Amino acid sequence: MPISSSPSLLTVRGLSFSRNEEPLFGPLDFSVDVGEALLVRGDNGVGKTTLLRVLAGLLRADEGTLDIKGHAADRESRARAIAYLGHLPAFKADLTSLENLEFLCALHGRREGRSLEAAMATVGLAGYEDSPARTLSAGQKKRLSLARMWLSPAPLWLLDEPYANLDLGGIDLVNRLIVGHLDDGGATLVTTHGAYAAPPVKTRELVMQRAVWSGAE
Ligand SMILES: Nc1ncnc2c1ncn2[C@@H]1O[C@H](COP(=O)(O)OP(=O)(O)OP(=O)(O)O)[C@@H](O)[C@H]1O
Repeated sequence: MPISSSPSLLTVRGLSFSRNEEPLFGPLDFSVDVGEALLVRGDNGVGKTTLLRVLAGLLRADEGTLDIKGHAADRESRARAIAYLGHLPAFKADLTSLENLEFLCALHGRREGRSLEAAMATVGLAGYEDSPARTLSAGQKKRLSLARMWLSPAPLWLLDEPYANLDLGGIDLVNRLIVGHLDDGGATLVTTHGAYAAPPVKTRELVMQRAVWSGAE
C-alpha cells in the first residue's frame, strides 16, 4: 500500500459477514484513495453485492471497522460520503424520470452546479424527462441510475455491476462518468464478474472468494 500523507477516503479493516451463521466473506482489509477505483471481482454468489450493501450501511457486518477520511464512519458520515448504485434500479414506477431524480436528490442531496436536465443529457436520456420510470428499458433505467450518481455530492461511489444491461455507448458512458468523478476528487468501488469492461483509471483489485479472499494492488 502506498505511503500517503492524507488518510484514504475509505479504509476497511477486518470486515466479515455471515448469513444464517455461515461465513460469507472476510475478514477483508482494503482501502480506496481519492482518484482511485477498487475493482471488486469474484464469481456469482461470492458476496460482492453483499459487501457493497454492508459498506453502504444497508446490512450489518459481523465484525470490522470502516473509516472515512481517517475517522470511524457513523450513519451521517456514510450518508454524506457514499452514493450506492444497486444491481437493480430503485425507482418509483409511476413517477417520471425527472420526478424520480428530484425525489432522490431531495433524499440524498444534489451536487452544486449540476441540474437534473443536465444529468439527463449527460446520460443520453434527453427527451425522456417526462417518461414514467416503468416505461424505460433496462438500459435506460441503468442510465437514469447513473444520472442520480452524477448528481450526488458524495465522493465515494459504490457501483454494483454498473456495466450490466448497457450497450457499448453505455459502457463508454460509465467509464467517462468514473473518470470524471475521480478527476473531481472522488473514488469508486466497482463490482464485476470480469465479463464486462473495467474503467480506464488507476485501479486496485479485491478478488473475493468464498469465505476467504486474496487481494492484490
Ligand atoms: N436476501 C438474501 N437472503 C439470503 N441469502 C442471500 C440474500 N441475498 C444474497 N444471498 C446469498 O448470499 C450470497 C452472496 O450474494 P451476493 O449477491 O452478495 O453475491 P454476488 O457476488 O454479488 O453475486 P453475483 O455476481 O451473482 O451478483 C449468495 O449465496 C446469495 O444466494
